[in-house]
Amino acid sequence: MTHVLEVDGLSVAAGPAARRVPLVHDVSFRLRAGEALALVGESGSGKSMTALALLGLLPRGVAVTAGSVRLLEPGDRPPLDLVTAGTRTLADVRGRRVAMVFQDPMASLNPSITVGEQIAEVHRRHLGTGRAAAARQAVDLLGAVGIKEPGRRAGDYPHTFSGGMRQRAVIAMALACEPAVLIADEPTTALDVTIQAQILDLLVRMQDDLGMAMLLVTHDLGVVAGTCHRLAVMYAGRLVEEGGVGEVFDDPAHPYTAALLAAAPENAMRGHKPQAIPGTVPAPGEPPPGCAFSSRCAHTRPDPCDTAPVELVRTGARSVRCARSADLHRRGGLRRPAEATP
Ligand SMILES: Nc1ncnc2c1ncn2[C@@H]1O[C@H](COP(=O)(O)OP(=O)(O)OP(=O)(O)O)[C@@H](O)[C@H]1O
Repeated sequence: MTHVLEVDGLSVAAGPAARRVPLVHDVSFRLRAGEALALVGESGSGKSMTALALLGLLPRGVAVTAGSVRLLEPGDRPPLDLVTAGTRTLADVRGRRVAMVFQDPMASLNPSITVGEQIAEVHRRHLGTGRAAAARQAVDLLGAVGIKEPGRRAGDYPHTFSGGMRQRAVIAMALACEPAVLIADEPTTALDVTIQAQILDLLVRMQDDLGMAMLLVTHDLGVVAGTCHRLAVMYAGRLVEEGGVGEVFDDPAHPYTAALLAAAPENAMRGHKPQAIPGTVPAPGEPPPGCAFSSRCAHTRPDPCDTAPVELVRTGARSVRCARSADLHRRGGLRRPAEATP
């Protein structure tokens, strides 16, 4: 499959140069056309900072300190590095080639402009579509994302839409220019469970229909199965495991991934008690000398876990950052603890 986005050695830090606090360290991954990659991890693990860094949308005082984000362009055009791209290039790329959907749809919608006009505006700005044609496109898009009576609803203001409908409208806006990449940061977290499932179904359908690459940022492993092909797990600003969703769920190679799976509420549905992970993610700027998960890990040993930084090791399509992974695998792997003790 063709790569559309290549992220290499991406690092993000907060604060002035003299007192820089690293938030994301040396993150690399690839997004391929038609493929969905989930970026998962507990709150504070650096998922949002990674996603925002891709499009130059980091908050004030936070910046990319190393790495590249290469967006591959169609035809013979050279790839664009979104880290070094200027503001005008980024403004052109955002919404046209790479679109983003956030947790709160109201953050993306202007309350004083009708929903149809906001979607049409994306078309006009990026593709130069005429006013009437852009208005028709907006109605078509609202229909495509499941808004009933799209012709009438296009003339309504965002506050007249329910939460789920607003998120559908934001997805319509994001897909208006058929981007190559969709970044969705916790797109269903603020919605009711039944609506969450509908929005995830919509994202998967649209991703498939348009052959887009999708990066889905979530703390909820329940949304990953059935939505994404690959999974990248972040802990304390670093990738600790990456692989196909089925392979990682069946045979997690990092104790943190195994702990996340055991903590997932879906475990309750299989008759297992979800097992909370003891402790918390270490605060940024205080990295221990060895593995950052060591103090919470059921499999830790002072040597090798606490002695030196642990590298991400790639074997085939899997990557893992655990000094004991080969050893643990030899002993039968990290079966999900809840399954080991029904
Ligand atoms: N504006 C900011 N300035 C400095 N540090 C920040 C800022 N925003 C977030 N952070 C810190 O960056 C780290 C990574 O945060 P990030 O939001 O990427 O985590 P996350 O995995 O997306 O978690 P969540 O799911 O809660 O958003 C956290 O320690 C957070 O406190």
